Amino acid sequence: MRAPATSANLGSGFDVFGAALERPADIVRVERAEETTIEMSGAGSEFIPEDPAKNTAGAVAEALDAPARIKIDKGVRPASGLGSSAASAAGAALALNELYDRGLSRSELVPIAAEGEALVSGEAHQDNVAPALLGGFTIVAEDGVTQVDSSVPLVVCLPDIVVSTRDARRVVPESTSVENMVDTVGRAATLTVGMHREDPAMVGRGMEDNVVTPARAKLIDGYDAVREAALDAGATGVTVSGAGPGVIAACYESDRSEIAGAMLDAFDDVDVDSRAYQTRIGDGPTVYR
Ligand SMILES: Nc1ncnc2c1ncn2[C@@H]1O[C@H](COP(=O)(O)OP(=O)(O)OP(=O)(O)O)[C@@H](O)[C@H]1O
Ligand SMILES: N[C@@H](CCO)C(=O)O
Repeated sequence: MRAPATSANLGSGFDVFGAALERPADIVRVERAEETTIEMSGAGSEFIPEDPAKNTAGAVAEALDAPARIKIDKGVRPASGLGSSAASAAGAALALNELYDRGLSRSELVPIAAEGEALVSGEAHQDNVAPALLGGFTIVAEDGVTQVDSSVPLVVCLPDIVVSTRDARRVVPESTSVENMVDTVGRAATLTVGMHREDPAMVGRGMEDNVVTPARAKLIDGYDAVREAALDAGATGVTVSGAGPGVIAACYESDRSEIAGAMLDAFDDVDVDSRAYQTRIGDGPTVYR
């Protein structure tokens, strides 16, 4: 099972919007077992507990009552803002659903995969697991999840800084002005139509946000300079990916490589190592048998 990285929020859609990324991804393998065991390898795996009670894939095995030997090769570093915890949870949910013939649809697996998010961040938010399972652009609302296929080009730059979702949720303001609310609704609507039309300019305009992103940007050394550099290189919009520290830019494909270079250089200027993924909005998990 290949389960994609995802980017939640996209600026104006805090806890609502999410997008599957074409790359990077986790590889999740499962075999039936008497009790669940987990083996981790790959990017940042040394920081991820193999105890099933502390691993998002273990929480999913428990929720599905599907004990298994689970092996996860991380393509998505933890505490990245790229839905690392969600990729393993979504991959495990789909793989275990097949292994045990549970017959649940990908949509029905979204709340089950969110049990893994509850384990690591304290809240079962679905804005990473929904796109990780369904692919494309997703809107998580009280009454369900809406999915739209899209393939807007993106650059995601991941600095060598750790920001945990739990910590980044603490800095979110508890209230805001009506002015900010009106601005956010306008941008969220623009972004949604932009995804449907696959219009990078509209998606970029909709990625701004005056409420959550400014508070979180302070946790990321060099954020303002990286954002400016990406915009100067042609990005149509830039924001914090998920809870950070990843920074995501929407763009036209022809500008992607220059934007990636500009973001890497800007982090380098403040002595922060980083890596850039030239990617796009992609599909959900791929199942290998
Ligand atoms: N299978 C797993 N994969 C990744 N992280 C895991 C896993 N199981 C438990 N964790 C823990 O979850 C935390 C990482 O999750 P967190 O939500 O902070 O980051 P993220 O998923 O990369 O970010 P975001 O949700 O903002 O996109 C780490 O503390 C890590 O040890
Ligand atoms: N919406 C969540 C996503 C992070 O997992 C947040 O920004 O806290």
